Amino acid sequence: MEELLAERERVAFLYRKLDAQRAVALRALEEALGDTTAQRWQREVSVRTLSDQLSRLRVADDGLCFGRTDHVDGTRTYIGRVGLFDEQDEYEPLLTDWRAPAARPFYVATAAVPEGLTRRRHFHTRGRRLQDFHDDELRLDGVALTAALDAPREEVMRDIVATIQVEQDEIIRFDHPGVLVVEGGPGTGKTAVALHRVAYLLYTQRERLAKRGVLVVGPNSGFLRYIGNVLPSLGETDVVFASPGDLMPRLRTVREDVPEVQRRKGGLGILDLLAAAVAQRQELPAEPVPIELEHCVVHLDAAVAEVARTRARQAGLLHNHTRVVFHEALVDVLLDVALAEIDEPWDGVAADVRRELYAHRELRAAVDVLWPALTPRRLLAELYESPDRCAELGVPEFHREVGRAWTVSDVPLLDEAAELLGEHALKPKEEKAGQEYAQGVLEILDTDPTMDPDLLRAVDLIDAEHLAERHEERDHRYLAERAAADREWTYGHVVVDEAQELSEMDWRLLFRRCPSKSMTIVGDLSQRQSAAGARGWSDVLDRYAGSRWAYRELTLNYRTPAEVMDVAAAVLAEVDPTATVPRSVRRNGIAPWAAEVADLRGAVAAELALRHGGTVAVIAPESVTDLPGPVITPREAKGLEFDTVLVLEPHLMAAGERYVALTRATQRLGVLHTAPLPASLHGLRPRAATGG
Ligand SMILES: Nc1ncnc2c1ncn2[C@@H]1O[C@H](COP(=O)(O)OP(=O)(O)OP(=O)(O)O)[C@@H](O)[C@H]1O
Repeated sequence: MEELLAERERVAFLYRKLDAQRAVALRALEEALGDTTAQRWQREVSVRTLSDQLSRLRVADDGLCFGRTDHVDGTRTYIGRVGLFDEQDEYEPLLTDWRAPAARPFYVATAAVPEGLTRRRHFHTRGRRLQDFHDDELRLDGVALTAALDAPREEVMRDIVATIQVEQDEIIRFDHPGVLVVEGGPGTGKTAVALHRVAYLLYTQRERLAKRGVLVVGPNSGFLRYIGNVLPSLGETDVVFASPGDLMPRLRTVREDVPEVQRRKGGLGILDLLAAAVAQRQELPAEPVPIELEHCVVHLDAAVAEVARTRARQAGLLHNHTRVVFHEALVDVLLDVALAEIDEPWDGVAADVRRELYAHRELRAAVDVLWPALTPRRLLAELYESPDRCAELGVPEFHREVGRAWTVSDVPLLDEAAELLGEHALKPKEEKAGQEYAQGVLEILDTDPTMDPDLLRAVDLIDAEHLAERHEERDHRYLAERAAADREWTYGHVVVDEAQELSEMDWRLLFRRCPSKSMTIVGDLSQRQSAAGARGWSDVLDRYAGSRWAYRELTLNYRTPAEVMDVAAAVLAEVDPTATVPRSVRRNGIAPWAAEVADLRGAVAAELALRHGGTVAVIAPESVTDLPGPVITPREAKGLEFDTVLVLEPHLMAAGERYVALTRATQRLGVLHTAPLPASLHGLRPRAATGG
């Protein structure tokens, strides 16, 4: 009891420190906001830094300190969400940030390899109050983990900082600058690990990552909502969350193509088709277009346009940037025709006629038709909406009615089209203008004749590119907003969850968004549901990362009790007979069951009325409708978990979908069906239905 009181006092003391630091930061922020003497950009930088600091201190409110390590040399380290220092005592650490190297033994020490520890202490807090603690003998399968895994789930995922396991910790801190693939079965903590790795990287590489931000790609918005709390709870905000349907600014879609079209649009073969779709828009006139000049009439016919088109294409520029070249080539060819027509040439005739041709409205109008300025959306919409264009390119199945929404598979195609068409013709110029401005500033700073040549000059400290970047800081939006709105934004790190679902074209887009190739990719090939998804990691990654990508596996299932995994194992064998089932870390004594029913709706209602407590989901194939309760499809269930799961009509699901549906339960699993179960589910305990 005495010890609990002492620890309680320690935690209370840490909260007092936190409050004091928060008050200081808040005062500084108020001062910065009111400071009219500072330059505007200086003020913005201070305000941003202080707001970030405040939001980091704010998230620490809940569960500030979650443990302590006792070392063989008699010292102790308290581990928490943020680092706190004693400014009155030479900045002695009072609380060590969980991401700091000094915190590592808390996660990795085992009885076999104690990492210099004699004891690890786990705190249980409610709000700001320490309720209790327990010590363990450095066996991480101990009480804290069991308590965390048995706890009922909430609507949003929680962070696992207090109970990270050794194999997980190694991945979180894995020092690999390129692509890291983390594979593991359902519930092995892939998502949790990927998010904690982001928090860790943002801490250890703050300089680099805070500037470019981190992109987290998850399968759908439900999943993103579910995980959206983990990073803020760890104090991280410079992160953009997106599903594959959100990766194009100003477009959000969840619509899916039929599997056949998904496969076609998702494969790299589509690149040739896109190039052909652009070429298809570089047209020849069906009828000659008369161009009336002052002294003659020339005709823009297919032969003239063909010569100009060949010349334009030879310029090797992007489609939109080539319009001027095509226009010029047309003028050149028609000028020759006109000069041959004019009977009595005068001095300077060529220059006069050229000027006239250039400015000619009909000729300009013809350029707009024969070589139109195209946005990615216009290119693809006008292709899909024209049965003839689709047929000409050999993809009649791409045809869609006018005004139909974009699909998720269209997103990488739109992105690719932007690359092919040259969407932002002005961007490089704007950038250059920024740099020229900055260079000018530096030159002014540099021309002070009274300056001592031995002193460092501004140009020695900063080059124009960097000053221009700072100049860009004038954009007030948070990094996440700016990044999400800019198709050409490149991120410092990209995380892809449920990565098995992404198509080759999705990967192409993502690697464009991350030229540094600093990525954490987590997935499970056995859970693939998408027709265009990955078959193997090498197929996807060798193209971009060569052999420089690293692979790690997670093997323990922290979600699903062994009773449920025994059932899922047979289904996994259907998906991939060579795959191994992850080992569950616990049994809960509740056997999964199946009931054959006549009235599915009534049976679901009766089950839901039992109210086991905790979260509940009913997972049904898309074709089964008109059901009570929170029904989701296997696709929507990806990455989520619930205390009680009811799976309906598994025989109507593909094997991969069945596997995902069955592995969502943290406690109870029931199956309701109106037709015989597939053989792989014969192991389920038959049970009479509660109702129906
Ligand atoms: N070290 C841990 N301590 C406590 N809980 C953990 C730990 N590791 C994982 N979990 C919990 O296990 C559950 C499954 O984790 P997660 O969703 O990250 O698994 P996953 O591998 O992404 O699963 P899936 O492939 O099914 O999406 C979550 O509730 C997570 O919080």
